[in-house]
Amino acid sequence: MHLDPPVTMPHRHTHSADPRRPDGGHRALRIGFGGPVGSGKTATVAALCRTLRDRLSLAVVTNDIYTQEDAAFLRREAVLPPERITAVETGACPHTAIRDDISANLEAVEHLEQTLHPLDLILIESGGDNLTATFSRGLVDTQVFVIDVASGDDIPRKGGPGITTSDLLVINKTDLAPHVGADLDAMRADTRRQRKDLPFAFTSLTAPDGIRPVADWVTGCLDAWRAGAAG
Ligand SMILES: Nc1nc2c(ncn2[C@@H]2O[C@H](COP(=O)(O)OP(=O)(O)OP(=O)(O)O)[C@@H](O)[C@H]2O)c(=O)[nH]1
Repeated sequence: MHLDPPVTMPHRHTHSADPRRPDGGHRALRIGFGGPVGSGKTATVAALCRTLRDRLSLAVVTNDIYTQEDAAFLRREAVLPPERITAVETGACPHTAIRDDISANLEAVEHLEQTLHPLDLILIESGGDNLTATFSRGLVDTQVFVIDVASGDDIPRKGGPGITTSDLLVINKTDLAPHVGADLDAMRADTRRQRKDLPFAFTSLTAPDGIRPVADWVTGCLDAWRAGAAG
């Protein structure tokens, strides 16, 4: 597993909102996780929580259309104490709630900030959507797009904003590549072509510590965020 290009610093860490809280403290870094249905967004968020929870103060917001299944899964797996996991039922296309009308998500994030202060990191998981779904920069500071090799090795070639402009692209389920005949070299070449110098990572969450490249990227983002917030 490696980050490609081998850097952990975010390339475009856009400080969309003032990191200072009204009380003079600093708010948590907000990271969005989007991508097609079943690509591994919840598994990625769960693995990040398990890896980072001992050294960071974390919270999660999940988005489902009609249910709270992702939040229920994270609570059942006890990746964080239940009060740190909030579900938003979008009731409509997932991208609406993360891009067009972000009010329910903003309310959830702000409630977590107030009740769990101080928080280092809030992970916001979108419902599964298509390749055009991206987060509003008014909701998240940086965003990760998760695709998987089993849904077709031509997905990076197809492009779309999640593939081309996300701050980190995760290409998950590499363990399934031999079973579905996915060509990882072709995916890597297409990804490089689409993303230029933006980072991406191949992951298998079934492997021990398979989340490592994403966890390293997240902590790099947090360091940059803190340096910016301190300035
Ligand atoms: N083999 C394999 N399976 C994985 C991997 N990551 C996730 N999965 C499985 O893929 C399925 C879907 O994963 P989720 O994390 O629920 O996917 P999601 O993107 O959150 O799905 P939605 O919320 O429905 O959009 C689950 O059965 C996971 O256990 C992986 O790296 N390898």
